[in-house]
Amino acid sequence: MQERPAFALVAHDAKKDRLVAFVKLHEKELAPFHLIATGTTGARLKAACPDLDITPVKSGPLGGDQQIGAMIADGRLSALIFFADPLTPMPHDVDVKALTRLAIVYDIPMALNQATAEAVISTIADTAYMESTPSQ
Ligand SMILES: O=C(CO)COP(=O)(O)O
Repeated sequence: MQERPAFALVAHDAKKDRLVAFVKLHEKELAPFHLIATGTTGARLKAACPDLDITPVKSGPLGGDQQIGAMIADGRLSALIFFADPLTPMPHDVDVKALTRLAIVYDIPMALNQATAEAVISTIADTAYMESTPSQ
C-alpha cells in the first residue's frame, strides 16, 4: 500500500499563533495528509487540531529542521509550510538554510509566508497533483 502524502508544518516562535490559525482555517484541506511538524509547533497544532494526523519530530533548534530535511531527501515529503520569522536571529539558522536548500534541490513546494502558503494549500490540496508528483 502506498504511503499517504506527507506535508510538513513549521513555525518560528513569533509566527506560531499565525500558523495555528492558518491550520485551523485549512483543517479540511489538510485532513487527508500525514502531517509532520517540528516539536513545539507540533505540540501547538495537536492541541488546537486534535483530529489532524500530526507527527512531531524534534524541536527545530534540536535537529527538527534537519529531520524534515532528511525526509525531503528520502522523497517522503510532498510540501513544506514554514512560517519563518525574518526579524529574530536564530541559533540554528544554518539548519533552516539547509532545509531550504533541500526543498530547492528536490523541488518540493516550500512556503515561507502565509501568502505563499495559501497558494500552496489551494494547489497541493488537490490530491491528484500529489499522486502525480514523482518520488525523488
Ligand atoms: O525552530 C523551528 C524551525 O527552525 C521550529 O521549531 P519548533 O517547532 O520546535 O519551535
